[in-house]
Amino acid sequence: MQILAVVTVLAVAAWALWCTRQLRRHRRWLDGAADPVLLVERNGRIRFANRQLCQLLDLPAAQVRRLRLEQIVLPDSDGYGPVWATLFSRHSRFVGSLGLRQVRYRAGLERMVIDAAALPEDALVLLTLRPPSRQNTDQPHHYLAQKLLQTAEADAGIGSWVLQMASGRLDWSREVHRIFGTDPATFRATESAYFERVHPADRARVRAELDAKMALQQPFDIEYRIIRPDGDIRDLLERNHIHCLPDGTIDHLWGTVIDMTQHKQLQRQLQLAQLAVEHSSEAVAIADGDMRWLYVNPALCRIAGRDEAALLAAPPSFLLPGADTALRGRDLLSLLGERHHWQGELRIARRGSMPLPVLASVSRVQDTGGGAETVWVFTDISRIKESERQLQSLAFFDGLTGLANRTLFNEQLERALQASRAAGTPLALVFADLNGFKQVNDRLGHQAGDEVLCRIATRLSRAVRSGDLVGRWGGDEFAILLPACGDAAAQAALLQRLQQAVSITCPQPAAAPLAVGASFGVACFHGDALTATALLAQADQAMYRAKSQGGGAVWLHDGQGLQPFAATAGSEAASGQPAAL
Ligand SMILES: Nc1nc2c(ncn2[C@@H]2O[C@H](COP(=O)(O)OP(=O)(O)OP(=O)(O)O)[C@@H](O)[C@H]2O)c(=O)[nH]1
Repeated sequence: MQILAVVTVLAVAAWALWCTRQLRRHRRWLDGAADPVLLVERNGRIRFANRQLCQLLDLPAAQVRRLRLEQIVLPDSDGYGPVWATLFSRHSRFVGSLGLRQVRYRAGLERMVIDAAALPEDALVLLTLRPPSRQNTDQPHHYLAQKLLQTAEADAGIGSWVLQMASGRLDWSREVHRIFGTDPATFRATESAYFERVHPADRARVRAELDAKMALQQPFDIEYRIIRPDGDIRDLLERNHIHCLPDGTIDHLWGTVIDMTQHKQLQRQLQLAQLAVEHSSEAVAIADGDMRWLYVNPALCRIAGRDEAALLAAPPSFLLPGADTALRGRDLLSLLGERHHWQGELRIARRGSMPLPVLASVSRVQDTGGGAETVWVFTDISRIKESERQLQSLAFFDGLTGLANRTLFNEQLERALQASRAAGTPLALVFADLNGFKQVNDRLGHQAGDEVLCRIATRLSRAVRSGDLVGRWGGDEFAILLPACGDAAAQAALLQRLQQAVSITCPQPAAAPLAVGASFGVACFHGDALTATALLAQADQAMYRAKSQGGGAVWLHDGQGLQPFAATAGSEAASGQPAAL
């Protein structure tokens, strides 16, 4: 028995010695720590307080050791109880943060973050108290940090908050109060007060989202609206972080909140603007400073007959010069370097069809990054162009034969006379009046007469050289302008070709074919003072003289008088001396 008692005493002494050594080892290390540290037995008895903790409490180490943990870390009004014993005994190996706790120290009470680590071999718990976050003039660096945080929050428009799950206590930063429109001096933030401010239409969703996402214990974002006391509705984005105790229960939520109202309004405006551009019937494109396409809308894809990707990769050369501008897309860039806007006609090259005429409006804009972009709006003017073409055709061309009408012919004659005068080259004007045409109408009908007029028009156009002009003067009369009429042989050959062109026959049932020919009158301009009107009158006189001679005669007015033209010598009813132009 005695031996047993001695062995037991020795064992206890050895264990006590081992513990003391361990403690001494810890003590040296813990005194060197920057933060206040406690070594606590699992029943809450304090075994060791480091130098920083003694300074914080302003008590000698021996006196601190006589305290119990709950005398330093208080059960506070939020309902934290002295749960240490329970917590420590349940989790023999936990390491983690116990969150914010009320700590009594020499100047009063302070909330501090407490980290805990169980030391299983000693059955001790190591508690580290991290500095308070509230303004404390005794600790100027904390005060400064707090000030800095407030300034940063105000500058960024981001508020921060902490929600204690057990008590429902909610701490809002000044910026959160500003966002919610509440007065920090009078408004006491609680979970329920917060929910009262959430827009009723969003409340149930926010509650459900919070519950669902908190269960995942991952940071999460949530968007909702609030109604401020002045009735103003704001859009908020809230970022949530979850802090769990070592046993897995959620201790507190903390996070940030930002007023997104302005951002959302801007976003909505942008969406509307985008919708307008996307659904616009006008083709819209944006190019960078190097004329690379950054954006093309569906209308442009449609009219260009290419998809978006192909258009974005397309070189600016798919913009061709328009009818009234020699500029290509790229040329416009240098033009826009001098001014901010340009408007004019271009054509858009299209795959598999003719280029599309467009009215292009280009504006140079400065983006927020300092880069210069060009915004292009293209309006399809193909219908306008077609109408213009038709109007022009009606105004200048004969509707039946497609030849130049009298207006265009006169215009061209004036130009040709000017050129001829300037170059000192002769010019000839020929009038042709059909013979035997009336009987085509009378015998075969008006439509057959039309066909004859068209056939002769085509044949005359083929008979002349490029640069010559055939016009329909009216009824069955044609006018031919020969700006460079060449030598006598060339003139004779040309007149012969004209005679052949007008000589056609029209078969008729049970009767001999009807023959159509023409009488020709020719006038010549030799760079003299002769006007277009005078030249026309001379050709007319010559033509009437030829007509009066009958058959297919060709008469010339040489400026002095009338005489038969040389090429007709020996042909139909020529009389008098043949002459050249
Ligand atoms: N089918 C058709 N006939 C036309 C058109 N314009 C004029 N005419 C007809 O052309 C004929 C011209 O008459 P004329 O000059 O006497 O015809 P012609 O038979 O060649 O007689 P001469 O000139 O006297 O040799 C008239 O019958 C007009 O009605 C037209 O656009 N189409």
